[in-house]
Amino acid sequence: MTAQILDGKAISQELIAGVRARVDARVAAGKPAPQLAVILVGSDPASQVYVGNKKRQCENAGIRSLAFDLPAETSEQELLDLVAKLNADEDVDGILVQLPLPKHLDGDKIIELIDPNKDVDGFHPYNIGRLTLKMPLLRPCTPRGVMTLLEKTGIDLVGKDAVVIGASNIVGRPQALELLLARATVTVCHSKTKDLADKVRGADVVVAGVGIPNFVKGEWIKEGAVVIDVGINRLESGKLCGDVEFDTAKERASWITPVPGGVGLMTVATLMQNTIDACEKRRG
Ligand SMILES: Nc1nc2c(c(=O)[nH]1)N[C@@H](CN(C=O)c1ccc(C(=O)N[C@@H](CCC(=O)O)C(=O)O)cc1)CN2
Ligand SMILES: [Mg+2]
Repeated sequence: MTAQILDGKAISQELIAGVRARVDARVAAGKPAPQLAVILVGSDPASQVYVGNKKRQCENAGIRSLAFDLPAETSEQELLDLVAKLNADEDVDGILVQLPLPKHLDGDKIIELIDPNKDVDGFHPYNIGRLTLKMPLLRPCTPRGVMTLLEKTGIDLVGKDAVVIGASNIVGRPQALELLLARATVTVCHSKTKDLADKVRGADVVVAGVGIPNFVKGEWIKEGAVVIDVGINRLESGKLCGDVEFDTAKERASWITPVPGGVGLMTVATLMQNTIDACEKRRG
């Protein structure tokens, strides 16, 4: 079997057009366009690319973006003060702090200060708790974007065996909760998992987010499985590649995401969805 490509570029553009229509309808009704505050601390090159993509898609979606590009030496108190100010600002609908932060800053403490109703990354313990309790409010962008991709395959996830590789707070853990909410049977694998290859061999759906190039071998993929590659690894050549051995996996999978052009673009488009969702919920 040769896999069909789950085209993150086309699907993310569809999502952004949907957000744009909602924003235009608000503005036509005399309401303000949503406003997203984007905080970047330091000059990590990958983060600069991702934040640049977020600002560009805000423009395409009609969302106003407020950029806070802060020096790497920013103190924790300065960052906490900025978040508190944005929480109190009625005109701000969404607040995101780009991760990773420089080492001297406690990301958990900063995320916990964000008003959960403005937490468009869905990282606040309140939002993760709600997802855990099957009552999601704002859902983490990458896992929600993956669920949108899975919906596009038309495959019913109920009772399917899903393997999530990686247990990070941004991807693996919330991804497992999302798949559980869709009533898949979920196995979460991590660095201490034994017999990973066998677990992947049994999976109808594989979501890989470990950050190791070509970590998941194509020969492990079950014939007809759906393969979602969340990894974005930059090789010495400057080329990007995922966590899955794409060329061999695509000969076995029914659907597969490319890197680049897959999940990364969905993360940004889903952020736009979360921002209009947050705006509509808070302001009507
Ligand atoms: N506050 C957050 N920080 C981080 C998140 C997040 O959701 N919120 N996720 C990742 C990075 N990420 C989002 O910020 C992200 C990753 C990838 C892309 C993207 O556009 N990928 C492109 C390739 C871009 C490139 O050339 O490098 C693709 O896959 O085609 C956007 C956002 C960690 N931090
Ligand atoms: Mg991608």
